[in-house]
Amino acid sequence: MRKSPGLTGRTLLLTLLTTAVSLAAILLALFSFSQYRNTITHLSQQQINTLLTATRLVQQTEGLMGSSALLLQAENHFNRRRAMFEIADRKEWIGRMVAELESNLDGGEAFARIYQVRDQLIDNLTKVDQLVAQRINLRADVFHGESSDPDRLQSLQLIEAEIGELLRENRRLATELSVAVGFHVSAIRSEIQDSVQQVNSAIATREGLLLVAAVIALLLMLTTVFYINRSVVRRVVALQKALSQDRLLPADIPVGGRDEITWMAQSIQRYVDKINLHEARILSMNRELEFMATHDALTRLSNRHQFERDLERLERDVGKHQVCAVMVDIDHFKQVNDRFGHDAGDQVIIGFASRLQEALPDQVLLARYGGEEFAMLFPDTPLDGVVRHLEQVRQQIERLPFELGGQLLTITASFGVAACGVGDLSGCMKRADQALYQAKASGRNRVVAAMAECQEGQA
Ligand SMILES: Nc1nc2c(ncn2[C@@H]2O[C@H](COP(=O)(O)OP(=O)(O)OP(=O)(O)O)[C@@H](O)[C@H]2O)c(=O)[nH]1
Repeated sequence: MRKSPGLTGRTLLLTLLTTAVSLAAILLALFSFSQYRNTITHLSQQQINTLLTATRLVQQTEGLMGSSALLLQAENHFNRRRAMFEIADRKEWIGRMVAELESNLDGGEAFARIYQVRDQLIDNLTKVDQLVAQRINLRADVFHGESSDPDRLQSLQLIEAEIGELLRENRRLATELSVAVGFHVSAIRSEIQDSVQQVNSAIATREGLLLVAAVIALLLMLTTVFYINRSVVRRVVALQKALSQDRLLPADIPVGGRDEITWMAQSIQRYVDKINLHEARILSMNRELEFMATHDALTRLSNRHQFERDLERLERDVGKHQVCAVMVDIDHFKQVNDRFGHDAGDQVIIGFASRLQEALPDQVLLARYGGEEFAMLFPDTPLDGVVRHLEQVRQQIERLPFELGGQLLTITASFGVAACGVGDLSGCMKRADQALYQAKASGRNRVVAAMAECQEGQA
């Protein structure tokens, strides 16, 4: 037979399941937190840095345009060179930021265009620088009196026009650069939005999973509580109620299922069965002992001890009811033993007791007083009535012989009777015994009533 997992096994399984689901939920929560943290770190460190770089690139481009204005306004070579230093510095910064932006982003063709625009811008500014240098020189010539030269004036106008053209192109290029960078900035923004959306949807999924895990863990815990209540608490209470009964039978003990409590209940059932069996044996032995202590083993009549107890009990009633004591003895019983043997003598004693019992009314107390001697107490019967009744008994015994070993044996018995006074049952018994003695002495096989209160009867 397959061994049942029992209460311990089932409770352990439920606890393990609850722990596993709770652990899974905790791990899922930790994993989600870690993923969320990584995403936030990624956003904050890389993409936000990229955004900053892009913003600074746009600022540098605008600064470059400012430096171009300085270059344009330079009236001497010193200011021109200073503006060019600034432009070179901004060029350097723009180069670095574009490179940084490119390393952070998947540049592609858009970055090639950014590089082109940047180089074009710088080339244009270099050309502007050369044109500004020519303009400064030409203006210096004009200042030194050569202003009337129409060629120089025309050259100045051409240079101004060319510078204007280059600056217009540079503004266009700067706008293009800003737009290209703005394109990347919006790409980064949408990437950030995508990442946030992904994280949000992942978190929403995880939240759902965590909720499911929490519900399962809760259900498992409720199941455990319900299971313990149904399978342990209720059954233990039922068992305790059954055990608190006064008279307990094995069938009263609730047994059901296949677990530790069932095994315990079955053990208690067996134990109760044994106790009940032992109790029944003890009661039977007690009854037997009580019977043996109060009855004669041969005739099964009350013995002398029991008769004396009955005397004590009746002592209280004497006075209210008339009581007569009788002593009976089989005549010449020794001859029966001698002639037929002791066992045959026993049979005669048994038969004699049986005849006495049958011949007496139920309320008469009859006892084997010792040997072949018997005692009686007649309640509620006057002395003359007792004498009459005993006379009939005596005659019946005499009339009906016993069969011993194929031979018929007639036996007779002598009776002594005494009427009892208040509180004098033991004295009354003595007087009955004396009357018996008189019956024996006067020839046996007769009923003699005690002299003081009884009349004598004779067979
Ligand atoms: N078989 C048997 N004999 C018993 C039992 N109890 C006593 N006796 C015998 O009964 C006889 C009684 O004898 P006695 O007291 O001399 O009196 P008796 O022979 O009956 O003569 P009377 O009483 O004088 O008529 C004795 O021999 C006892 O051994 C018994 O339980 N069984």
